[in-house]
Amino acid sequence: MPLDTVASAAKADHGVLVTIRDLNFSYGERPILSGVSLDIPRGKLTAIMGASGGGKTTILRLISGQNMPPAGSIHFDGVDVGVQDQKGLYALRRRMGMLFQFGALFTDMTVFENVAFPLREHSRLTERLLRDVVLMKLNAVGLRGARDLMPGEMSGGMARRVALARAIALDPELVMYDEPFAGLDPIALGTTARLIRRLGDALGLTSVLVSHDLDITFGIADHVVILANGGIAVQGTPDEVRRSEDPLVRQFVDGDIDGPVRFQYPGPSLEQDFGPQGGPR
Ligand SMILES: Nc1ncnc2c1ncn2[C@@H]1O[C@H](COP(=O)(O)OP(=O)(O)OP(=O)(O)O)[C@@H](O)[C@H]1O
Repeated sequence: MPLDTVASAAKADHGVLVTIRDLNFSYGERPILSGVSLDIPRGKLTAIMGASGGGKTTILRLISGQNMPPAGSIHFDGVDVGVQDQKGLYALRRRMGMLFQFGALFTDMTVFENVAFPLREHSRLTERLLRDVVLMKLNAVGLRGARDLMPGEMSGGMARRVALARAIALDPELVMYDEPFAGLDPIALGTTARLIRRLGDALGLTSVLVSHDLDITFGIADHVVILANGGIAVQGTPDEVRRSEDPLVRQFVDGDIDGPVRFQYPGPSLEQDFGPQGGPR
């Protein structure tokens, strides 16, 4: 570890794994996040929720250094993500497991080889040890017996569990899940949610989960952050967030189609489009 990394890591807060301060981020001219400050507690499950396009995935990409913040800072275990070179980012990312939209498995590899992949890339384990680690990870997600299956032979829920085993193959401290429940039937959804919670507890992981599924997410999260209009509308325990009277939060929690966050994409008024003077477009 470089000396400056050691020095900054020494200042790390033991209760907080990721510290975000005054973060701004835009895609081109379009502001996405402005002045976001957030602490992600160690060993807990933090859910980031909010309207579509609100910048939830962008926060995950910023934490992992896939995007760099033009203003503000992100520290992972005391290490400033925004000043790392490629080598530093690579070292940081080894400490993070990422399941972005439950990243596709390699379809031409068995379940075993999918989970072995990061270990073969990033470690020098003997074949014997590698086998034990892969089978332990598969056991943790209940799929030790499915080691020889090909991804095409599995249900969507099973494939996600394999992706989860792969994400924890290198024993990360942080696991980030982007929409882990999308497209699952209710049974697979419940299994996946309980697994995320159980694995986090068993392995002492810090988990960050982006999800639209309010009931299931509130059921497993320790800490909920609701993003709206580029900032944090409210954060707290699921119960605290449910009780919030902030209209933005109410719209989200009650599932109202319209409210402070508009249903209609900004554009010409109804009168302009359909009134007597309405143009062809
Ligand atoms: N690479 C990109 N270039 C330009 N705009 C982008 C890019 N990636 C995302 N955006 C836009 O930035 C906004 C925030 O995106 P982001 O994916 O962070 O939102 P989100 O809250 O995760 O949304 P969703 O819940 O729909 O997945 C969206 O409007 C999106 O269209």
